[in-house]
Amino acid sequence: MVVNSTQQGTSDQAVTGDNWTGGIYIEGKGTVQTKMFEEKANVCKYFDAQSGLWVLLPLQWEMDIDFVTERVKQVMCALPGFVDQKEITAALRQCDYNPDKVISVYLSIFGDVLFQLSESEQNYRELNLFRSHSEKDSLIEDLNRNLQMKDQEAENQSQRNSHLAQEALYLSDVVQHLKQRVAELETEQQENLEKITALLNHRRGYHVKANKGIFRPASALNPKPFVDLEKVRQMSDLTRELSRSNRQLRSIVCQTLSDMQNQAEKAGGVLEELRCLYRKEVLWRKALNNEPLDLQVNIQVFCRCRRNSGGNSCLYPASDQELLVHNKGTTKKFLFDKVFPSSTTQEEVFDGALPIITSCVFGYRVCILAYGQTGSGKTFTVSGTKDQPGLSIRSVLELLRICKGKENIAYTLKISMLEIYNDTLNDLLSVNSTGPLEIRTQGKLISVPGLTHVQVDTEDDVWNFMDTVDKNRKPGSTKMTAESCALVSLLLFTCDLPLSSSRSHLMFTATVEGTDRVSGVTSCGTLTVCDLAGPKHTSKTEAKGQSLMEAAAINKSLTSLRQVFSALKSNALHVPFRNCKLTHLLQPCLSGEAQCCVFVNVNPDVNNMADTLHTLQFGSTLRQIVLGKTTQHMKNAKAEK
Ligand SMILES: Nc1ncnc2c1ncn2[C@@H]1O[C@H](COP(=O)(O)OP(=O)(O)OP(=O)(O)O)[C@@H](O)[C@H]1O
Repeated sequence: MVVNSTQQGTSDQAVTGDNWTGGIYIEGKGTVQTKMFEEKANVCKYFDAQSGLWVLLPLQWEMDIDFVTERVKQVMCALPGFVDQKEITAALRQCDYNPDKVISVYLSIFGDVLFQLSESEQNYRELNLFRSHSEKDSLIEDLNRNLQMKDQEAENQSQRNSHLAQEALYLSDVVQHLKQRVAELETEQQENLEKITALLNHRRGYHVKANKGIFRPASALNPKPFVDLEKVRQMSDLTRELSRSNRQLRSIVCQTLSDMQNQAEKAGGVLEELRCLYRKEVLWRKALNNEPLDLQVNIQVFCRCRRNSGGNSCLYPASDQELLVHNKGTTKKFLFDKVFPSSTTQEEVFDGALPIITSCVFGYRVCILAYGQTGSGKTFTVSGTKDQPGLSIRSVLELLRICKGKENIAYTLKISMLEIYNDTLNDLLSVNSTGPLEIRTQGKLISVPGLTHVQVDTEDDVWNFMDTVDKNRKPGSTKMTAESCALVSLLLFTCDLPLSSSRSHLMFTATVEGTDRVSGVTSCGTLTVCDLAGPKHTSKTEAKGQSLMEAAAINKSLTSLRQVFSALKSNALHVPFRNCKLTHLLQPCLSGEAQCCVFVNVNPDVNNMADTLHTLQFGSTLRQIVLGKTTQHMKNAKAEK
């Protein structure tokens, strides 16, 4: 590459405006003219003769320009430990081609470590780890600060609540007192009315006697009744006044009490929200601290007991990790990484899997499988219902929240969703489906060309895509479910009917790609959640024709999956991943580098005892499988060179 400049800024000054032009030789294009433009910041472009436009110079080309290399050398001279020229070039772009600015930015991020490392010791990966750890430290600090603030808010709120409670107590005393007073006044009023009646009677009697000539005219003989009447009138007015003000007082007290009740309810809601946020922060912090770094990992197996639909239960969770099965006077014990009893909520299940789910943000590949008999709650665990969403929807919403919360890294979150029906792949997010898809294998890379990956930016996006899934899923059911529902439950909206049975496996994938805004280092993690169809007893369902084919395809793929697990357990040289589409697609999740978690779903009803024992037996042996070293999937400047 040959570079010549007609006018070039010196390395000890920042570039200003359109004061630099030059030329560069590019294979296939010949010599192209380059020029620095003053936009928001200085941008290096070259003149593309074909389009007649000034086009942004790729980073790789830019590194060969004298103007840039001089500045790169200047940065390397000042920071001997910082030798990645591509990263320095990228940083110069960010800092307006001002080497001093780059030096001060890097010193503020890494401190003296850049002076301490000699050129030979420089290790790009270490640098990244150091950076990622410092970021995490600062994130943890932020989270700690957040937690403290939330603690403080919760403290304030509870103080406010106790004040409100005291005030309510005081006001109820006042109301009590006022009620007594009203009762006294009512008695007084009654007495006064009686007095009035007596006086009126007395007066009437006096006039009657006077008319009969027994007495002389009242005015001459006894003026007292008139004086008493006046007093009575005044008292009556007073009583009326008092009862009116009592009524007003009573309504004011009632209003105040109901206001206070509303406030207390609101305060309760806020407190609940704070508690929820607090719990999320704690879990997220835990996930950060537990971030797996190149570890040998076993498959984690969680056992979830379904809510019992009425029959006798044979399952007894003995502890967090132990499940007892009572069968005809005998008891069998099964061990898992976690046992979720029937009473567990969807949120608690999600919290249990959260550390695994969040590792995809750091570039790890993670996979969750739901395995169990028909009707044991796999779809409920993975997809849930509209009111009680399951793992997949909660995961996307949580990943969205985490991605939006990181300022130094630009994240994109994409989801895809496919159905494996009769050993064919159907794209569930495609608007205009073009028929079944195929799997392509290139070395270790397994992909499905043509599969729709949609970017998710908001919560609304998530719900909209779920509607598309809803429309694309194949309808129908086996005989066991004929009366239950026409549309089999989808990613989210399972029909709330007990006998709905899946006729296909569902595979949901979230891809999280993050690019460090300064270094340009990119991480790419994936979360795969698979809702496996339950094994079908073809004799029990009396399936025929199409249903029989579907049942056979499901049973065959589940047998292949069991064979894969069995080969992994015995460390066999050959693992038969390619026996069916399901295992072929799961190969990247089960062949090392990834973390895998299997949810073993069981129905506690004694009538399902045989199936339940079979599932538990199979699930508990999966814990012994070691998948290998988990690996972060990072692309860096060095690797691209
Ligand atoms: N923990 C639970 N709480 C409440 N309802 C549940 C629970 N687990 C399962 N259900 C209900 O039981 C029924 C069957 O569950 P689900 O469809 O999830 O089973 P499944 O294992 O996916 O079955 P299949 O293999 O046939 O697809 C559904 O109506 C679901 O809503």
